[in-house]
Amino acid sequence: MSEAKTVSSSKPHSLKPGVVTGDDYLTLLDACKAGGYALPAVNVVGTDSVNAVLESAARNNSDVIIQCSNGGARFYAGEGLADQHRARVLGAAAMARHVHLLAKEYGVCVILHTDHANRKLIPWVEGLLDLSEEEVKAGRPPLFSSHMLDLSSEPLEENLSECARLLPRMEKLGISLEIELGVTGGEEDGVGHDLEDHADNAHLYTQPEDVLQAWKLLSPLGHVTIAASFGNVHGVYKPGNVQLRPEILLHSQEHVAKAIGSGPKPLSLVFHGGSGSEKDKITAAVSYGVFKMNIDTDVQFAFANGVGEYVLQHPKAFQHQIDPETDAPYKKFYDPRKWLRIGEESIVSRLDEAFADLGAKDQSIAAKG
Ligand SMILES: O=C(CO)COP(=O)(O)O
Ligand SMILES: O=C[C@H](O)COP(=O)(O)O
Ligand SMILES: [Zn+2]
Ligand SMILES: [Zn+2]
Repeated sequence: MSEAKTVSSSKPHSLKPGVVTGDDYLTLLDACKAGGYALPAVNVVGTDSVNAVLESAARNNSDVIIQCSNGGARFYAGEGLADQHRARVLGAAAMARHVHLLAKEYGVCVILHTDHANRKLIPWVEGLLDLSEEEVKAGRPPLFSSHMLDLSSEPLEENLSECARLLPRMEKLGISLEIELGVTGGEEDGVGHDLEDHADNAHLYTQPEDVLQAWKLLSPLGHVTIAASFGNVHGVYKPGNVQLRPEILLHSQEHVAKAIGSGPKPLSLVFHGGSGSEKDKITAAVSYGVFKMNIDTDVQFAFANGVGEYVLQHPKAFQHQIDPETDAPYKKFYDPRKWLRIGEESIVSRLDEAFADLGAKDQSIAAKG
C-alpha cells in the first residue's frame, strides 16, 4: 500500500462500490479525514447483521466498515463446529465472502475488518492472511481490508515487536494493521468501567510518547491505524461511569506531527467502545482524527429490542402453531423471516443515528450508476 494519499480539499476520488482494499482503502480513509467525518465499524455475527449494516449504509448514502470479533466469526461459522480455531478462520472468511459478493449491489464502499486479537488469537489472523494470500495469488483482492492486533495489555515493546513481525506480510497483501495502545476498559475486558477505576487507571489513556514510538517503528513497514484509548469502555453502563477525554488524541497528533514534521493529524485513529458515547465526545474525537468508530453493544441491543417488542406483541405465536381458541394458524408471525427482519430494521434505525453522529451521512465516495 503506498503512503496515505493527501486528499485535496476538492471532491475526493470516487471508487467502485464494493469492498475496498489496498490503495482504495487509503483513498476512502483519506476522504474521511479530509471530509472531517468517520465511519461506523459495526460488529456482525451473521447474515442478518451484515445485511442490516449494508442496508443502512445504502439508505444513508454512506460508506461503512463491517467487522467481526473472533467470537462473532465463530458464531458465523456455527456453534456446532468443534474446532474453535477453524471455526474462527472459516467464519470470518464466510462473512468476508458474503460481503464481497453483495456489497457492490448496495452501491457503497465497504471496509472489511477483524476486531480485537490478543496474542492467543494471532493464529486466527495468520489463518486469515493465509487465505488472503491464496486470493491475491489467484489475482483477486485480499479477503479483508484490515486486521487488528490488540496487544495493549502487554509491555509496549512486546506489543510493537509482534505488530512489526506481521505488518510486512500484511503490507504485501494491501492489508492495513490496526494496533491498540492503551487499554479499552469494560466488563468484557475485565477492566474497570466505574469512574473511580477509570480516573486513576493510566492504561486507559494512551500516552503520546508511546504513539510516537509505535509510529517510528511501524509506519516504514506498512499502513497502520491506531486504537488510542481516551477512557474508552466496551459496553454500556449507567451515565457518568465513563470519562471520555478525546482531547488526549490531539496530544498524540501534535506530538507525532511535531516529531516527524508532518501536517496536522498524521495519525488515523480508531474509537473503541462507541456504544453509549456522548455525541459531543464523538464529534470531538472525529475532529481529532478518528476515522473509525466501533459500535457493537448498541447494535446488539437494537436487534434484541426489536425482536423482543415483536414477541411481546404476539406472545401466543411463539407458544402455539395454531391459536387454541380460534384455530387460526400463527405461521406468518413465527416465520423467522418476519421477526429476524424486524431485528434487522431495528439495527438499520440505530445505524441511521450512528451515520449522523459521525457526519458520514451522504458522504459516500462510491461511484453511482
Ligand atoms: O469497541 C468495540 C468493538 O471493538 C465495540 O464497543 P461497544 O460494544 O461499546 O460499541
Ligand atoms: O470489543 C469487542 C467487541 O465488542 C466484540 O466483542 P464480542 O464479539 O467478543 O462480544
Ligand atoms: Zn484491547
Ligand atoms: Zn473494541
